[in-house]
Amino acid sequence: MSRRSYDESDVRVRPNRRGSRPRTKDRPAHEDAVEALVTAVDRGRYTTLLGEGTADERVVTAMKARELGRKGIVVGDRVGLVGDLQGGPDHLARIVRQHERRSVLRRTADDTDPVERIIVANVDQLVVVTALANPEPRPRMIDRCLVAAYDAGLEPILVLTKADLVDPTPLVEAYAPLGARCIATSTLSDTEVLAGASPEDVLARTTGLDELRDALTGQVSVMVGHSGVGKSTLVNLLVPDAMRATGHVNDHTGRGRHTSTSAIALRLPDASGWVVDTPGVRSFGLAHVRLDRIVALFPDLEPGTADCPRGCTHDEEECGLDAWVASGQAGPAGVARLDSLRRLLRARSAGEDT
Ligand SMILES: Nc1nc2c(ncn2[C@@H]2O[C@H](COP(=O)(O)OP(=O)(O)OP(=O)(O)O)[C@@H](O)[C@H]2O)c(=O)[nH]1
Ligand SMILES: [Zn+2]
Repeated sequence: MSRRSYDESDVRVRPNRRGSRPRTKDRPAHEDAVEALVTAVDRGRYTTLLGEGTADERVVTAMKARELGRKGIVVGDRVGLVGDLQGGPDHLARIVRQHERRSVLRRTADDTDPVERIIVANVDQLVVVTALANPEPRPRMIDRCLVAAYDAGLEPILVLTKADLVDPTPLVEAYAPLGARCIATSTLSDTEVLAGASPEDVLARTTGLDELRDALTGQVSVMVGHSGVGKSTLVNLLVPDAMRATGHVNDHTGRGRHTSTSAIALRLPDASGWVVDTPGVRSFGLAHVRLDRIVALFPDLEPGTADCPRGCTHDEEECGLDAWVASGQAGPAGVARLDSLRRLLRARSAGEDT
């Protein structure tokens, strides 16, 4: 069973039969709709930013107009608003239109789940946040995220946190041949902060942040990562106003207890881009990626399929990938990447005819 842990838009993976598609025709009655950006979704309430970058910019809460039916609206969507556009807590506008999306990041609960969730729309980059230790890196999860990024046409960035605990070099060397940008970061742990480190100490002891900031500038990026990898810590350093809850709960104020349950778009200082923070993602099901496309989403392995027999499943004895990896052409992580590919192919094909 798929668990609904947070607001994501659910869509059936299987193509709709004719006639069951939601109608998308724009309604002339809403020619006056004003464009806004959805920055958060919480139980049917949409936080939007209207007039982004103008003197008239304001946060407007909205609900979905009934005529949009089951059309999922997610963080990052550009929507048309009508009604009460004043903004503020007592005013509620209506979303009457969803503008065409330039990208969507999807996932399914597992590899056979027919319900795909759209995590976020209209982003350029997928930032995969992994700790070098505590918790241990999970290369197969990284590989899944990379497949999702390539499939969605997003630029992947691998952020390796807690570089103060473990040398990032082996992981950087493993992933650099794929063309994924790797950035190692380190900062003070909560314990050190509680022991009296000042914000200046934290910044002085933080590494990799400028490089990350640089990679995010001018882009819309979505950050995914397992709980505890230090994602909120990074978001708070990047967007000081964000106050994202980090692992530690302050006993006196209870601050840090409001763990995030849904994605939220945060603007980088000086309007230099957006980061979408997502709740800790434990799995990244890929039921929506076509089985025969998966190998193409492993760019370090794909050239090795040239010697495969016709119709090769890439999980059979005659597969050319074993020789390709053995010859070192897939780089130092080749063996692990091939193992990752094959596990993914098996997990996906297990669900093929369900
Ligand atoms: N040693 C070390 N600890 C870090 C670093 N970054 C974060 N931490 C610690 O790791 C723990 C988890 O950090 P969070 O930022 O809360 O992790 P998260 O990924 O947001 O996890 P959730 O809040 O559960 O989603 C905290 O105790 C942080 O202080 C780092 O660079 N080095
Ligand atoms: Zn093959």
